[in-house]
Amino acid sequence: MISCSNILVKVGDKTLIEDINCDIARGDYLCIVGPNGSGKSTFLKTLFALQPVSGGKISIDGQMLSHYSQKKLAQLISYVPQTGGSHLSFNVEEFVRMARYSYHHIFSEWQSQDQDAVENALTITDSQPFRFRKMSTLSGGECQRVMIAAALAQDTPVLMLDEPTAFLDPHHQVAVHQLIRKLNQQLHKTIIEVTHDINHAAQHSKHVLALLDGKCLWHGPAEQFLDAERLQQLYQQAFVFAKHPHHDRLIAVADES
Ligand SMILES: Nc1ncnc2c1ncn2[C@@H]1O[C@H](COP(=O)(O)OP(=O)(O)OP(=O)(O)O)[C@@H](O)[C@H]1O
Repeated sequence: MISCSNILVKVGDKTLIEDINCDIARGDYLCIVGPNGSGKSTFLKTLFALQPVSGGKISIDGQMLSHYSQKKLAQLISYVPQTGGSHLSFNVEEFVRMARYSYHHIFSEWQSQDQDAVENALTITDSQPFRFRKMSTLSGGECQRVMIAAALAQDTPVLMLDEPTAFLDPHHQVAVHQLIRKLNQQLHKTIIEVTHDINHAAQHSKHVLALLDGKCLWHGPAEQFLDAERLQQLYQQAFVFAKHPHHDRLIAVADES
């Protein structure tokens, strides 16, 4: 569905992304991992043209990304940024309603399916209790849930999330992970998620793309990702491994000894 070849991103003299080749199939759940500053967010943003590329090709469904209108892209891809929203003076409901803009033109009326999408998104992300609060008054975790709600209300086949659980407590982390899995497994949405949670990536995604210094260190099936040498090379950090008590897959813990 999404195909990237030889992606290069330069800002001035600095190369942020180099020579990334990656195909993402419809219905895939890809986690992008790697150390701080390795280019994960930059690469994610190239996939929907928020970050211009200096070289290489990105196509979606066989059509060059540069040929998509902004509105068409908004019907195809929703994006949950790492941070943001907390400076906005809109209230939560107003913000989530805006996610429906790509289904409207200047004279079109708000439809019942628009309201249903907004209500569903607020409910599913546990954001109903603060729907009338200003975005600027929300906590980091509440704001993150509203950003996810807006992406859900946008109702696109592809969902791109940049560390969607970074500010969430354990209960809401699990809830968001379960929601993402449901969107992928039951609604067949294509998920691309940047995460530092390597166990979540290994256990719950389908493929992992590991970036190091703006390049692809490894891209493969999620169940093969957790490997001592690979993690050492990726994070300059030793890990210890154990089997998850509920299933056979490995979990990795950074070795602090
Ligand atoms: N516009 C820019 N100008 C110069 N450097 C930039 C620019 N945008 C990003 N960078 C740098 O590019 C590198 C990659 O940034 P990016 O945000 O993609 O990393 P990341 O892997 O998502 O990091 P983190 O895990 O810390 O969120 C970083 O060193 C960052 O400082």
